[in-house]
Order: sequence, then C-alpha cells, then structure tokens
Amino acid sequence: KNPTAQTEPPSVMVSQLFPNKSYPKGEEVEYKDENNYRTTNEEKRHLDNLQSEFLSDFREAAEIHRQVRQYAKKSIRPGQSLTEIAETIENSVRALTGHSGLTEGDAMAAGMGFPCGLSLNHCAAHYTPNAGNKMVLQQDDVMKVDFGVHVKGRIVDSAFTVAFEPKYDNLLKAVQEATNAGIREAGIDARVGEIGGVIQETMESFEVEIDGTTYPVKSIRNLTGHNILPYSIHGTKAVPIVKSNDVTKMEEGDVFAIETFGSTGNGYVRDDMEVSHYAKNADKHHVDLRLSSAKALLSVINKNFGTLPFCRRYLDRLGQDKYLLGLNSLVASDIVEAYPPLCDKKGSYTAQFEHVRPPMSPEYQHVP
Ligand SMILES: O=S(=O)(c1cccs1)N(Cc1ccc(F)cc1)Cc1ncn[nH]1
Ligand SMILES: [Mn+2]
Ligand SMILES: [Mn+2]
Ligand SMILES: [Mn+2]
Repeated sequence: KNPTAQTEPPSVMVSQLFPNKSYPKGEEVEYKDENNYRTTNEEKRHLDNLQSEFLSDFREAAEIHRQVRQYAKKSIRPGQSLTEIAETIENSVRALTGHSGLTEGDAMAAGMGFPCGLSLNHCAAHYTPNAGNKMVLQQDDVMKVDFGVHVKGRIVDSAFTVAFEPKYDNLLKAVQEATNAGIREAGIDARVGEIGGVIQETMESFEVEIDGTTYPVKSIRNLTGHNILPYSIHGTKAVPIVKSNDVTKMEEGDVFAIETFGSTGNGYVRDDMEVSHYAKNADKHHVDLRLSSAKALLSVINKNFGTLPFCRRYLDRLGQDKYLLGLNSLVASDIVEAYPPLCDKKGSYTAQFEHVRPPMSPEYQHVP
C-alpha cells in the first residue's frame, strides 16, 4: 500500500506519495508578453507532450526540494556540526529520489543536483565541509543553505538563509524582497540587465542594524542568477543582481534560477579558503593525461557525476582516497573546474534567497 505521508527526517520516496506522477504544479504566474502567441493545435500537442516529460521531472525534483528544505528549516539548530547538517539534507534528497548514488551512474539518474552549500556569515556561496571539518553552527551565524535536486538531469536550484538572531531580520527581508521582485520581472523577452536593476533597487532600499552599527544592504555585484540546462547548473545566461546594460533576453523554454545576495560588506566576493565544490567542464574534450591517479579519478567522475557538480565528501563516500593530487591535476588541465567559496570581507554578513522559475510558454500561462 502506498504510504500517504512523509516521515521526519524525510524518507518516503516522493514518487510513492504522488502516484502516476501527479506532482503539484507549483506556482505558475502571469507574465508580460507583448506579442500574442499563436500555435497550431498540432504544434501545441507536440509541444505539450514534449514538455510534459521535462516538466514532470522538474516537478518531482521541486517537490523533493520542497519537502527537504521544509524539514531542514525545522531541524537546523546551533550546536549541530556543518557535516551533520549537510549529510542530513543530502541523505534526505537521496532517500526521496530513491537513488543512493552509491552504485555506478546512480547519482546521474536522480539525486543531488549539486553539493549542499552551507556558507557562513561573510561567505556567500560554494562552501561545504570537507572530511575532518569540525565546525559547529553558532547562535550568531548567518548560514546560506543552497542545495540542488535533480531528476534525470532537470536541476532545481533553490536556497534560503538561516539566522537565529532577530538582528539580521532586515538583511534576510532584503534578499527575499529582491528575489521576489526579480521573479516578477522574469518572463519571455525580459532583459536580464533590467531585471538586475529592479533587484538592486529593491535590495538597496533596506538597511540593517547589527550590534549598534547601521549598514545599507548592498547587492553583491559579482554574483548572478543563471539559466539551467540538463545536467548543467550554470547554463549560458546570467541574471545580474545590479543594474546592467546587458540586453540578453529570457527566451521561451529557458529555466532560470533567480538568486540574490545581500551584504553589509563591500558588496563584492572573492575566492577564499579551501575548495570543496568541483564540476567537469562540459565544453572540454579529451586531453592526454599523464598522471594515472588523474586518469582513474576522471573515470570515477565520468561514471558517477558526468557534468553535475560534486564535492570531496562525495568522493569519500564512493570509497576514493588519496585523490587530491589527481583532482588538482584535473583542475590544472581545465578538465575539472574548481568552485572555491565566494566571500565578502571578514566581519561582514551576507544573505541569499533563490528560486527557480521557468519563464513558461503561453500554454502554461496560468490564469489565477
Ligand atoms: O555561481 S555559479 O558558479 C554561476 C555560474 C554562472 C552563473 S552563476 N553557480 C553555479 C554552480 C556552480 C557550482 C556548484 F557546485 C553549484 C552551482 C551558481 C550557484 N551556485 C549555487 N547555486 N547557484
Ligand atoms: Mn528513479
Ligand atoms: Mn543555488
Ligand atoms: Mn543558482
């Protein structure tokens, strides 16, 4: 008999909770569409069933993300180690997709779309603990929880900020309002530079008082939202979060992650600390490798992740060891890209809010 409710921590596969893939549609919103769109019925039918497979994979991934982040928001507490927080989220995603990722290729069927980021305070993105990390979440921390869920390569990339102290409320409100403003502006034919202007205006209308000092909230000018392609988390188009004259347009069928980052620091991030996040370069073809450990590691990456981002802990759990020399040589020959933590200045605070919203084609326009 199919289970009817999710457990805590989450363990019931979402495909069992929604028989015949009747996943919730989630929010479909109106968007401004200057030119009205005409399709023949034949085209429409073809487009519909082409999209329905792609949409049902996205909706399954979105429902899994929703259930896991709901549990994460309830269960994350000061005193927990970053490692246990990351592993609880990652193991919940794997349980809900029904893919442990421990057998060859299984993580490419469904599972983590990319590592669970747990970036603290002045660090905004791409931090997750490596093996042996002893860090413990503190009462005063501002932690960005950013994890991906994919089903057959359709990646849902959504993030939120955890803070226990109310003094950060305005910083968190700034990013929530800015992201929602960006999502309202998104749609077919929307220009990404204009979206950036609306995001920055919303973000920078906030200020936040922390421990007696009042800071204007700044949009982090060198972080962006981005479109998402199958098995590729950082597509081809970026959505700036500051005003820009980039006239790149959102197109029908594009899927965008709209993410905004607010900061009390410089409003600019730099690479910092040890790398944990990596991904194979999609556009890099075969390069002759001398180092046998690099060759062996590349075959493990190809067979388990393809172009999906991974972190060192994912290699550990696959039983790989002494892989650093090989990994660094794959990075040096540009076969694998390293994504170091992105941090503003020490002592500053950053927050993030991220949501995926495909600019729907007219057929999916939902009349409220
Ligand atoms: O900053 S990005 O590298 C980027 C590239 C082009 C435009 S934005 N990045 C993509 C990514 C890279 C590596 C990962 F492990 C996971 C994601 C955005 C992002 N990070 C977290 N959520 N969204
Ligand atoms: Mn499956
Ligand atoms: Mn993200
Ligand atoms: Mn993203």
